Amino acid sequence: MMLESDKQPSKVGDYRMKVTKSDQLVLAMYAVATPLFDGDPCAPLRHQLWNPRTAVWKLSVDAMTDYPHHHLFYSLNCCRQRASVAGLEREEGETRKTEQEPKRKTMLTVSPQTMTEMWATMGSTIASFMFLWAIFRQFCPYEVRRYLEKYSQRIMSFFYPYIKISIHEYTGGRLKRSEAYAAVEAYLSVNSTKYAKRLKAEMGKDCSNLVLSMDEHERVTDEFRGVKVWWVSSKLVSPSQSMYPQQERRYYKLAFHKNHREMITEVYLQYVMREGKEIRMRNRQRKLYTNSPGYKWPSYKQTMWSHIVFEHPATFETMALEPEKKQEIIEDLLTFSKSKDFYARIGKAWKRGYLLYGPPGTGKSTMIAAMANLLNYDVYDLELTAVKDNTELRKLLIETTSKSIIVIEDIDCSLDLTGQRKKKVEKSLDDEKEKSEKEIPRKDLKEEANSKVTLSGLLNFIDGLWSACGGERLIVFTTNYVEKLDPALIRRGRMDKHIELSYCSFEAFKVLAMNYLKLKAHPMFDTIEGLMKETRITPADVAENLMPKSPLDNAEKCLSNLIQALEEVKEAEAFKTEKE
Ligand SMILES: Nc1ncnc2c1ncn2[C@@H]1O[C@H](COP(=O)(O)OP(=O)(O)OP(=O)(O)O)[C@@H](O)[C@H]1O
Repeated sequence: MMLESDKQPSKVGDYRMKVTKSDQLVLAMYAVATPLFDGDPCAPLRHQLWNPRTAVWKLSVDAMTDYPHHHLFYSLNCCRQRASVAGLEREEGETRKTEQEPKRKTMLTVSPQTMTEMWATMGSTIASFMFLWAIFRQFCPYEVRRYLEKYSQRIMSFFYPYIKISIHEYTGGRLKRSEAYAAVEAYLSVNSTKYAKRLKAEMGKDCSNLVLSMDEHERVTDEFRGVKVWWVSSKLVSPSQSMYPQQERRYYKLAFHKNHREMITEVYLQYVMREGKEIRMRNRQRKLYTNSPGYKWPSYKQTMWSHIVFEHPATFETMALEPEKKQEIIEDLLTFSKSKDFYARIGKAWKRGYLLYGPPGTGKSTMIAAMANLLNYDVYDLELTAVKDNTELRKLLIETTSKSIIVIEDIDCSLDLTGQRKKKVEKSLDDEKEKSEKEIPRKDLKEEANSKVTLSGLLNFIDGLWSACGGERLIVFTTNYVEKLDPALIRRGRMDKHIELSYCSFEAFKVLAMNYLKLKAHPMFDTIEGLMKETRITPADVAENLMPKSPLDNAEKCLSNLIQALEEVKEAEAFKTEKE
């Protein structure tokens, strides 16, 4: 330590020291730990005052003395701390009236030695604390420790002004990943890429880009309506036991000041959940589920659906359909997807039934893909013939998620929906009984009779109580023979919108010509239009003819192929009418 001797504050009066932040604790400790006593060389220092707002220490000196600077040495050494005290300055205006000394400035500089001492002290203090803590943990009985911890936490929480909320990845066993955790993860993935210093990168689900998220033990600050909150990502590692490997339990911790408790718990958390879910929905890889009959893995989580990534490229833009009809369907779908509040208000489950009917190859399946792509929904392709009974059908329904389309294709072929099935099976039972009871065991036939979904089971599936679980779902039936279906099945309210997909019109052809040949107009279009008015051809057939079959095939070749196909259909129709 060095003191500039010509600037010693050796006069009676009030002195002011500006102290750096790291010295504040040092001097505060000294002030408390060193009482003045008679004969103390520091006695002339009557008191020391600390003003935290101005970071200024006041030293009051009672008598003429040379001691103040010694006192400073003494105090700083006592505390073994660094004190870079700048501008020990005699305070203007507070000079004792008895003294008329000129103003003087004293500079005190401290050598790096003190810094080393400070670190050494801090190190040894921490080491001692850790040692004591380890002893405490090892020898203190668990009950006492728990008791102490409980009360120490209560005392701490009394003084500690921050509230913490943990959101764990798995709750209630490890069966299902917490939705809340996933939503927070998604929400923070956007925030953390901007602010976090340690990020982890994972390949996105579609393998096209890297997804960045907060690394473990990283902290990000978020601000909501002017209130600051802190998110920390952490994990608990439970030790491995003989049979089970080491388990990691990840969680997010949210910290905020207790003054904002209501706003954070009631508004902010809901906002995070909503945003997170939306981000997940945007980023998710959509799936095509199916209830394949043999899918019965003996896993702890047995799902009735198996899935693959849904990557159908169909959109309403590429669909060959009259523009007005197309627009009407798009608007209907979009209105449905935005009507959550409306459905809640009228007390109706948030779902809508579509019946797509028309001859084969008119684009029913294509339209389902276009619907899924428009609304960003998953698709559940339900194979009714693989469903054992109504109970299984209900289980399948419960396992479907929100924002999905449940499709039953060719519903007329899936089961007898005219109510005949039961009678038929019963009849066959009687016949078989008459023939030979031994030939076919009765039990098997009974099983056959009970192993199918009934019309009432299907009606329940569409609009029974269970169908309201989950919300935001489309149920789509397709059929080639609408007249075969039971009217109860397709009445409005069950199948809200009936869409007929029919033979290719000239308008629809123009969409296909644009898709396949990039042609808006062509001299051959007139011939095609004329033929299309006279005959019927499905969009699938038109599409097939417009498809180039070799690298040499140009637009003219494809269009003439189509004209030829149309003429052939026309001839066949004429021949058929003649025959009739
Ligand atoms: N309206 C259409 N717009 C665009 N392409 C279509 C259309 N209709 C049919 N296609 C084309 O024809 C093919 C068959 O269509 P799709 O499978 O959708 O018909 P479908 O009506 O479902 O037939 P099915 O009743 O036999 O299941 C599709 O791959 C598609 O390329």
